[in-house]
Amino acid sequence: MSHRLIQLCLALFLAASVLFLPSWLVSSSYEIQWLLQNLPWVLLASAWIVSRIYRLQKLSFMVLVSLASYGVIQWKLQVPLPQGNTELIFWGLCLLAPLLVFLLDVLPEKWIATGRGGFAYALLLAPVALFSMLLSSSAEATHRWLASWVTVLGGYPLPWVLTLMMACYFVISTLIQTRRRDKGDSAALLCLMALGLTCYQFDTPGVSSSMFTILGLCLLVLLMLHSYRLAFFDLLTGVRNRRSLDAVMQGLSGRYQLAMIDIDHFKTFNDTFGHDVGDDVLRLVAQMLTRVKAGGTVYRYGGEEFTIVFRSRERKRCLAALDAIREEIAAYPFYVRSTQSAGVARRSRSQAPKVAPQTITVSMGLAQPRAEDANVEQVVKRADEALYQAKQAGRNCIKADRILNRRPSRRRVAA
Ligand SMILES: Nc1nc2c(ncn2[C@@H]2O[C@H](COP(=O)(O)OP(=O)(O)OP(=O)(O)O)[C@@H](O)[C@H]2O)c(=O)[nH]1
Repeated sequence: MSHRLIQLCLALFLAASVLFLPSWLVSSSYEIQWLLQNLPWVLLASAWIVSRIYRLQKLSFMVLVSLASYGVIQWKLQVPLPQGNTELIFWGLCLLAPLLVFLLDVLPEKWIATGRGGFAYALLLAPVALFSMLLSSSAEATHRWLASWVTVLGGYPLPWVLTLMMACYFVISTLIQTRRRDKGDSAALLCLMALGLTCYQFDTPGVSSSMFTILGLCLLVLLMLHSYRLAFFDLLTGVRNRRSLDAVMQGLSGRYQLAMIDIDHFKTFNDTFGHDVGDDVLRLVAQMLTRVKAGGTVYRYGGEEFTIVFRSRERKRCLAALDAIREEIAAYPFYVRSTQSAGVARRSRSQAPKVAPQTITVSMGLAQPRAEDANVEQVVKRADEALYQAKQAGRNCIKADRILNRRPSRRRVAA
């Protein structure tokens, strides 16, 4: 199941739970009500601690906004809205909390991560402090000004204000992320949904405990997905890593083919254009390899070497799939900006003139298990030997190990 699909399921689960969880909560026993009222603290605090451990600054601040919002709802908004400042606080929460989540979402992570998060604290605390100052101000004029805002906002039905606001946030953050070529994360969407649904259904008893409990659970699931990616995927190329390959190899038996792939003269790329260009080449090759047919799965074996595992015994099909991808890589014109060349002064990439397109080629070695193989490592060794032959044969080609039709004799095995 892809990560995007899991994130979509979490968003749908959060949205759907507003329909059944609050009513179930109200009709359940006192103990369950007490548990669900306190669960958001535990879940959101856990999400905050884990996001700090992983240094996910944006997420940790979004969790803080959610925690603070839940605190405001529990401590300040458990009385009828027309009483005292309650309506003002309610509108402050409805407008400020989603705005803060939106700002955290669209600002670059490094702005938030630098200065030990001082910027983010200022960003979060300034509007909240200003709003609290205005609320606690004894000046008659301030109160009248705030009250006039409530009258203006109260004149519009809350669902419309919230829907409009959320739609604006969603469109702007999607546009910004598309411009930055950043896939974004669903944490902001989940926080916005939980805050929006809570404000939207505010007069439904139990809505805040239900929404913030589900939000805490969803954020913890997102963090688990993140740790899974860290453990099993290569950060540079985005394909599965060696740990993932080792785990798969333990379960491999019988019908499979294993290919080792190595980029030709990769050191020359690094030496001529610099390490950054080398990294770009690795990313490009990895992404092109993922298009391999015949059901192959790509892993970064290490350095500039990749492995593809085919769960198939049909050698011809695997060879054809590998050859197609080898040709595709060789035909792809790789443009290097001159600023990326070693020793050239740094300019912005867009301003830099292009140098002639470079050709990248790969060599491949394919092997399949034999009856006498004691373990998968022997198949890897033969694929490596075949790869070595491909290098010897002038690179940019595929070599495969010999297929032995002979089965080991029972007598020899018994001996
Ligand atoms: N940019 C970059 N370079 C890496 C990375 N990992 C390994 N390398 C470099 O990959 C190069 C591997 O070079 P060699 O093993 O000599 O092989 P080659 O130049 O590809 O030559 P042939 O394999 O014989 O065609 C070394 O220069 C390593 O520093 C990485 O993650 N990024």
